[in-house]
Amino acid sequence: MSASNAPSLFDDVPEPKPEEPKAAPAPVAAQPAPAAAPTPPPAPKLTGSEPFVPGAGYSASSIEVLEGLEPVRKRPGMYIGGTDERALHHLFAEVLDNAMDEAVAKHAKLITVDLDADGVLSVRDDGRGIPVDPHPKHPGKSALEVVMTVLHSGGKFSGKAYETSGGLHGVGVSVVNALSDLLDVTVWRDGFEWKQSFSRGIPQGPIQQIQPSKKRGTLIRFHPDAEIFGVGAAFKPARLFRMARSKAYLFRGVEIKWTCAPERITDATPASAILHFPGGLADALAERVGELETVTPAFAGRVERKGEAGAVEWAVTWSPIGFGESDGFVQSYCNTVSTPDGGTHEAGFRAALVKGLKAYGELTNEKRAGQITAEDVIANAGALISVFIRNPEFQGQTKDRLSSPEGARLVEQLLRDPIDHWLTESPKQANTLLGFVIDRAEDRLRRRKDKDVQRAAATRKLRLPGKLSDCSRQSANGTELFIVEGDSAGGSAKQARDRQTQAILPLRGKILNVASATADKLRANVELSDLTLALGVTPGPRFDIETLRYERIVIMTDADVDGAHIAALLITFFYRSMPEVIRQGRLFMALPPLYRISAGPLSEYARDEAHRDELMATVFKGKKTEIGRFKGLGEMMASQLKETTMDPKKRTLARVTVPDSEDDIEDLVERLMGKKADARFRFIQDNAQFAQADLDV
Ligand SMILES: Nc1ncnc2c1ncn2[C@@H]1O[C@H](COP(=O)(O)OP(=O)(O)OP(=O)(O)O)[C@@H](O)[C@H]1O
Ligand SMILES: [Mg+2]
Ligand SMILES: [Mg+2]
Repeated sequence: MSASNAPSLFDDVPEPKPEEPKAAPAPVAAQPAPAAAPTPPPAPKLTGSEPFVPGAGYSASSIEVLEGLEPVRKRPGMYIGGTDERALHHLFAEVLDNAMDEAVAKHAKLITVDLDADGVLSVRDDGRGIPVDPHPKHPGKSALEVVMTVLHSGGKFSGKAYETSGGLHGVGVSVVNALSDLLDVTVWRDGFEWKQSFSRGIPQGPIQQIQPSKKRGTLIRFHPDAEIFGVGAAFKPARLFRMARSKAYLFRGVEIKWTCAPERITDATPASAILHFPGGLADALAERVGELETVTPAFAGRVERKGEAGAVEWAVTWSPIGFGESDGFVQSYCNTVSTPDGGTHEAGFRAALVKGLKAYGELTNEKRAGQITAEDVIANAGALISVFIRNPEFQGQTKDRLSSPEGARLVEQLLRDPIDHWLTESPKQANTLLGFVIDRAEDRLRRRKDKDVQRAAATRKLRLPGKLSDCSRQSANGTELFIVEGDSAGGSAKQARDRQTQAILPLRGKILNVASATADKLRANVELSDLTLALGVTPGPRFDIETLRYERIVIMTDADVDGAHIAALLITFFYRSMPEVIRQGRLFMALPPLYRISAGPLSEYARDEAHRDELMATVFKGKKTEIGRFKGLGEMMASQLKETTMDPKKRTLARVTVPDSEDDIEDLVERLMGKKADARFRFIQDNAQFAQADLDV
């Protein structure tokens, strides 16, 4: 997890970027080097804005070597991650990091940060001061000028001048210099005050000895260049303040004095403050957590490695309801540099917590502790971790992520004992925490299971034929699939159905005569494969009634010869490839009426001729009747279809049953599928044996 999604009171959190227009690209060489400069490096050129000449030669002369600070101005993204507001504030981070390195090395105690009315930012420390003596390798230049104008120059490569530093590339302050239209450095050291000024990385004159002084330290005053950051881009006091404050939390040995011109402040940021936190990260976490209910009191501490450089400080607690806008957060730092994208130190911290809790689970015989993962431990945790290591390795100059493997090793190793002690010394608290984390793990496992079920349902749905109008009920209980002859009848059935429990599958045209088709042909038949897909079964020997997606299957065809033929083919198909469906009594035939008889307001439907005659002799006896004959299902209005054939409360279904002996079945299939179509028709009409009238609930 990274801190970047957890809003924080005290860290460098990106703020929405204001919609400010960027400055137009500078005209080429618009800034001639001032005449006063003794050794003026070439003015940085924005050659990228030169016109593109199609077909111009590409040769050795096309290959440029950028000199001095040119690459920084040309490609700021590589050094400060862009030119947006976050990048702008990164300038402050670089300068503050250097002052902080002096403090952590125990050479400085006080850092002052000031944003003046003109938007010029000053950072001063009372450390050793940047060396000002002539540099042995750069004749005629002071070390200070080298540091400010040469990339990869610095005192943090060897580990002699600094033990654990946030600086390591020798790039930071030179980048700030390159991207500032004004930068003044004042150094107090060797009994004097020294000063040198720069603009866009170019010295405005040699270093000057101003006056004798007993002070020590470095002051950097700078103003970001509008050519790079856009006109109107300005430091946000609130953001600077947060960054300064988080630094103070990270090192107890420093005091940061903050001042800001009141006219620059638009929110509750104080105009002045002394930032000094002897309680370190524990205090920072306490402030962040405030009144929130936590699972246990915070677990916090600091351990230093014996014999060699290396330390870790941490503070963590758990909140069942999350921390404001997020369930949890982890903010990590290496050598006081914020690492919003985490890295090895965060990984080590998570691993240490999981191992500690699992070990405690084993100790207390809590078997369920075995299933917890780092995710379960960290999801509802609010954690701050700060490590100090020698020669850290970061991703890029903005140092958003720590990549030294050392980070994980150090944290795991140094945290092992403190975690064990913390858990075992207060079992009540430890049990509460372990229980809380186990709950998270069980939640996670349950969610995964639910997801699997949903996924299975989704893939099943995916494989359903497109023309199936499925019912909404997920389980088979109480559901029916109507296999309907033709699209128009399918349309009426769709309107007439109960969406929750009744599904409609229209069949187009004739299905294959299954009695004589080969297995391959059966599989290739689209209508039949759609049918088996809809049913959710595999026909044949691997048929499993448990996977049948509906409780009942209802064949609904027209009451004519074609309809009878289709019904017979379907029944045969079921009988041949999934007889279990019939054996369990789950296959039915709908009995749509053939006639509608009415006399005035009175009307009745008749299934067949016999039924019609019966009704005429009883209900309609002596009445002047009107008799209509339905030519097909498609002719019926949806409401009629519902009332007569589909509505479970009113309809009659015929259950298809298996005759008593195998011989009978063969005979029946023969008769059903044989050549004589009218024999078949009559057979079905009579419902003899094979299809038995069966009142349905
Ligand atoms: N406030 C300061 N006090 C003392 N020395 C400083 C200060 N700021 C910079 N320096 C010196 O200048 C050098 C160059 O600083 P710069 O920020 O360019 O690089 P760095 O800090 O070494 O590495 P990084 O590029 O990671 O910041 C430092 O290594 C240090 O020797
Ligand atoms: Mg630096
Ligand atoms: Mg440098």
